[in-house]
This record gives sequence, C-alpha cells and structure tokens, in this order.
Amino acid sequence: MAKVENISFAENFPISFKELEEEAEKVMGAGGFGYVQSGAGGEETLKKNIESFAKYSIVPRMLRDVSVPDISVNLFGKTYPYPVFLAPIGMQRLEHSEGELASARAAASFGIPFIQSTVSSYSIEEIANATGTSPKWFQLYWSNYEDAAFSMVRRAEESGYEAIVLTVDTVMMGWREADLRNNFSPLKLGYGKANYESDPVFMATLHDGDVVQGILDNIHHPTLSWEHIARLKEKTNLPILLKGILHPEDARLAVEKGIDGIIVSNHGGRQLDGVIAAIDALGPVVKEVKGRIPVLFDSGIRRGSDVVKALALGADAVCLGRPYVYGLAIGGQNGVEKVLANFIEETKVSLSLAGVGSLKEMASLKLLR
Ligand SMILES: Cc1cc2nc3c(=O)[nH]c(=O)nc-3n(C[C@H](O)[C@H](O)[C@H](O)COP(=O)(O)O)c2cc1C
Ligand SMILES: CCCCCCC(=O)C(=O)O
Repeated sequence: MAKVENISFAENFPISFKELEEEAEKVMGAGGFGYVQSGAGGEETLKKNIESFAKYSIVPRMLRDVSVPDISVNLFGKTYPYPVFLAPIGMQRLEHSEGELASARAAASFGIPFIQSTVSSYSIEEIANATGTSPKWFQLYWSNYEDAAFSMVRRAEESGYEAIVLTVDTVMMGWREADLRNNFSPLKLGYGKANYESDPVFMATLHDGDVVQGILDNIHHPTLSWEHIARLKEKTNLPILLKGILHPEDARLAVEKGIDGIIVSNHGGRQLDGVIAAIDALGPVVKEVKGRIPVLFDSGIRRGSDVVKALALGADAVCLGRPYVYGLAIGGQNGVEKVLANFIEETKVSLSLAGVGSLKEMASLKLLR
C-alpha cells in the first residue's frame, strides 16, 4: 500500500470500478464475465442501481475535528472495524482458482465478515479451516428439501459462523439474457458444487447421483414463505438476516416476525428487472424499521462516496458485490485486498470531508435529493 498525505491506497492496480471491470473482462472468459457483469431482462434495474446514487447529494459539515476517523460498526454484539462487508457471491472459482478461499482470506485480513454463498466452490468447513476465527456469515438458499437447508445452517453454526443470511429474492433464477445468449451456466460447468457435495443430507436427496440437477431442484423453491422462516428460526441460535427486502411492508413483517436484520438489495439487478433502485428503497425501509434491527445495504456500491450515501440514508453497513469479484479475477486474494483497501480509504476520506468523524455521528449528515 502507498501512503500519500495519510491516505493509503492500492498501488499498481485498477482504482475505479470502470477500470476494474475492464481488467476483469481481459482475464475472464466471455461466458464467465457475462455471467458476473450482466443483469436480468433489459438491465433497467442494473443501470438504475448506479445512476440513482447521483440523485443524492451530500451536504457536508465543517469544523468538526475529524483527525481520528473511527468507522467501526457494532452488529449483533460484535464490533467490525469497517462497515464494508463482502456480499455472498456464488461459484467464485469462476473468477480465480482459489475462489472463495481467496476472498474469505482477504476479508479476514481486514476483520470484516465474508458472507459465504450456499453455492460455493469450497465447503463451509474448508472456508472455516482456512480463515480461523475471522468473522464469517453464511448465506442460505432455501431448499425444497428443508432438512438440507437446516443441515447447512447447522454446519455453519458448528464452524463458528456468526450469522445466517437468507436470500429471499431468488426463489427461482432471474431472466438473464447474457447467459442465454452465451449458453452459459456455471453450475452446469461444475462451479459451486463443492458446498453441496459436502453436505450428507443434501446428497441423500439425490435420486440418480446427479448433483447439478439436485442443486437446481433444491434452489427452485417458489413456495418459500414466512412459515418457512419461522421454522428456520427454531433451528438456529444465530442471528438471521433477510437479504433482498425492498418494500417497507416486508421490512415491517420481518421485524414483527423476530428477524434480526435486513439487507436491502435487489441482487445487483440480476433477479427481477424493473424493480426500484436499491438505494431508493433504503430510506423508506429504514424509516419503517425505526432502528429496531440493523439494516444493511447492497446493489450498486461502486466507490467510497456511495458507501457514505448508503450510511447517511440509514444503512448500518454495506456489502460489496461485483467490485470485489473483479478484484478476485484480476489478482486473487491480493486483488480483493486492494479493492477493499481502496473502498475503505475512500470511505474514510469522504466521511472526514463530510465532517463525520465516527459512524455514531452519521445521523448529523444530511443528503439532498
Ligand atoms: C456473479 C454473482 C453471483 C452472485 N451470487 C449470489 C449468491 O450466491 N447468493 C446471494 O444471495 N447473492 C448473490 N449475488 C448477489 C450479491 O450478493 C449482491 O446482492 C449483488 O452483487 C450486489 O450488486 P452489485 O454487485 O452490483 O453491487 C451474486 C451476484 C453476482 C454478481
Ligand atoms: C442455480 C445456481 C444458482 C446460483 C445463484 C447465484 C446467484 O445468486 C446469482 O445471482 O447468480
């Protein structure tokens, strides 16, 4: 890392999102890059996620001594040094041979949660063994074979994971034209099987030994409802977050049903095209939740000033998606660390220039729309 006027940043590495994307495209195959980069349908939401950040302007405060920035955040009784986490991204061997191991190690080096996808190229236990006691959360895709979902939750709990993130916006895959055009399915190419293959309960659900078909059958779960969530709550003592909430009414229901946290997200525009930009959904959800449970955010974070806007709108923390997997594609663990370093440093600089020395003062920051 270079140090210039107290700012450390990643040297000799793409800095902006545009540069990251361009470099990742050079090292990834067309099918893989298309899978990561694209959105659902006509990509209206994918575009809106980015453009909508520009509608919010920071109204900075001055003369407030920001010499010792503290951007640590406390969630579910644990303190994390930065409010920037790694979103669950499936099948990361698509980007790099070390896949999730590299990303989880990078998150560990910053002390921030790595949210492991159900559809991982490494098992829960492999990631846990590689990263010791560093914070890890497990993202659950519900399963038509409920016991397989519970089995993964139990394994995560036994492996020291700190939270369960149930993704509720993917009861079936979105309509993804790039993948149709490229005839590309990472799952069919064998990516993302390892975590399923390591689960004896899932393996027992297979009729003919076809793991890929078994995963597809498991992941297509259109019956998912609040009743399933009540059963999940009975199976774990870990905090449960729902990922993919956009409607304030769903946020209210989540609070009423005893859910521990929400991630406002539209899955990076990969599920239902035409839905509200995630950043526009954040304020109304925060207003409905009224501080009763933490609200996290993802979908469209491309730089530190975006992190600041999400925090100012009431997010407790944000999750990076595409930026870090592009870093992974370009440079493995080191690449993810460089992306994280840039995001964290730009966030610190932006908050300081906005007159916010600590996240506890965040409420004093106003956004104009
Ligand atoms: C290639 C790719 C794979 C993803 N896999 C998962 C997944 O397995 N589980 C999940 O909950 N979300 C998944 N997501 C969604 C991310 O967690 C996150 O919501 C999204 O990337 C945020 O949008 P952004 O990357 O544009 O900021 C995936 C996203 C991408 C780009
Ligand atoms: C059938 C495999 C599903 C993987 C889903 C990964 C994901 O969430 C994505 O957006 O892609």
